[in-house]
Amino acid sequence: MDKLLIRGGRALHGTVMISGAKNAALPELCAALLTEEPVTLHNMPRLQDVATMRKLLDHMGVQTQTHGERGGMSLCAPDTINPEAPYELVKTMRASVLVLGPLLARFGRAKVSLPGGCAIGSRPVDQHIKGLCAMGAEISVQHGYMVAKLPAGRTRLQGARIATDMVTVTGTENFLMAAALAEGETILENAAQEPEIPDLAEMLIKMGARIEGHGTSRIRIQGVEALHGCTHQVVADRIETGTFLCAVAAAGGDVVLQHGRLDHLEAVVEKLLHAGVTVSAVPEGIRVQSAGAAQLKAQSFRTTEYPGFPTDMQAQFMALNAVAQGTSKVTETIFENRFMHVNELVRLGANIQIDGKVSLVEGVPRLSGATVMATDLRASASLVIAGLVAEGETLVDRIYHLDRGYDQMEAKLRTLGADIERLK
Ligand SMILES: CC(=O)N[C@H]1[C@@H](OP(=O)(O)OP(=O)(O)OC[C@H]2O[C@@H](n3ccc(=O)[nH]c3=O)[C@H](O)[C@@H]2O)O[C@H](CO)[C@@H](O)[C@@H]1O
Ligand SMILES: C=C(OP(=O)(O)O)C(=O)O
Repeated sequence: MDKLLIRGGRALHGTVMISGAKNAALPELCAALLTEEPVTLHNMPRLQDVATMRKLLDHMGVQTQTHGERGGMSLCAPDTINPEAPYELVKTMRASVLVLGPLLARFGRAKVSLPGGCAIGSRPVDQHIKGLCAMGAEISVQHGYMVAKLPAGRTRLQGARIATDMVTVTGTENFLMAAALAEGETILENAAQEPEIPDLAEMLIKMGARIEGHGTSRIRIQGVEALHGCTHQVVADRIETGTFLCAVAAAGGDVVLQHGRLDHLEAVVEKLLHAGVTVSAVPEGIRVQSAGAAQLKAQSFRTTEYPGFPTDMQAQFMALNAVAQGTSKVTETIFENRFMHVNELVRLGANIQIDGKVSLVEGVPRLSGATVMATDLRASASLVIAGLVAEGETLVDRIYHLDRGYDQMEAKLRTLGADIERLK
């Protein structure tokens, strides 16, 4: 199992390229199921999750092809698709549930394994099922699978008004894709507003979908009979951007994040500015300058849906707080078990106490390197940030979690001057 060995204490300098967003690339790969015409995506990040999604689509009979250095992928989903997502592939990646909406919309049937629990929370998909049933689908759970079909005599989903009990990102994406090919109008109330949603909507519009209001909490979709192929560029990854911002803030240095989008990270940037980090827009993207964590003030924050502070940035910002001046309160409101990095940070010398949804972080002047275990994707990133500032050697084990969602993180950090290597 691969591990990362980090020798901490080096500031970061230079330029790093931000990759395409995992959470936009995954639904956009699934959107290719909506048409028999070829779809070409650019700026596809090199991630394990993208490879898993490709494997799943290949398994169904989608023809996929990569091309070029810059992350190009073409997909073609013929009418002969086998609309089935097996447990073996779904269990390693929850985003596989994103095939459900497009399969039902185009083929009128789907059999998709229930994803099951996840380290960060139970993450049910009841809202996905409820919304698609409101559009006329019949979905039953059999032997661990969601078995979905249209009622006899129907060939298309029906437009509906869907108001989810909570804001759900992949739920909104499933409904968007399903509604694009449904008969009549669908209105999504309480829709997610994360930048990956408008990016998917823009792609669907290029395919001929009629969508309004994406990027707001109310999205209106007029279904069309067929969609066509398109070419689309995956939006830059705001969470990778935020992770590098926190890494530079903590380790100190001066870095330009090429293609980084400040407008997608306002809640995180506001906290960094209050902490004392300099973050500015430059023609290439974002420039971040920091004197290092010891000069920064810890910041309290609470995770909420976009445009609030993203849960996917909680662990990385906590690593920064762990070595900044003062006490901070970090409240996680989205997932019930997303503090698993805390005990590992404590092994590095952090002073953090968990009380339910809240972690109290007392900044310490230094961390000391140790062997730590990555427990999930963003927890891994938080341990890497901690390793960059810790004295001595930090060994981060189980980095297959990191590889799920970061495009060559250690290579990018090395170009910025970090002493980090992958041990096989
Ligand atoms: C591939 C992808 O885009 N993943 C992101 C997506 O995950 P994902 O789309 O799975 O997260 P959701 O927005 O759906 O989850 C938000 C909350 O709603 C709950 N819920 C959700 C759906 C449902 O049917 N029932 C239910 O109870 C979840 O358990 C969670 O507590 O949004 C999360 C929240 O920003 C991010 O952390 C993930 O990185
Ligand atoms: C939780 C995440 O991803 P996923 O929904 O794919 O598990 C994440 O990107 O931090």
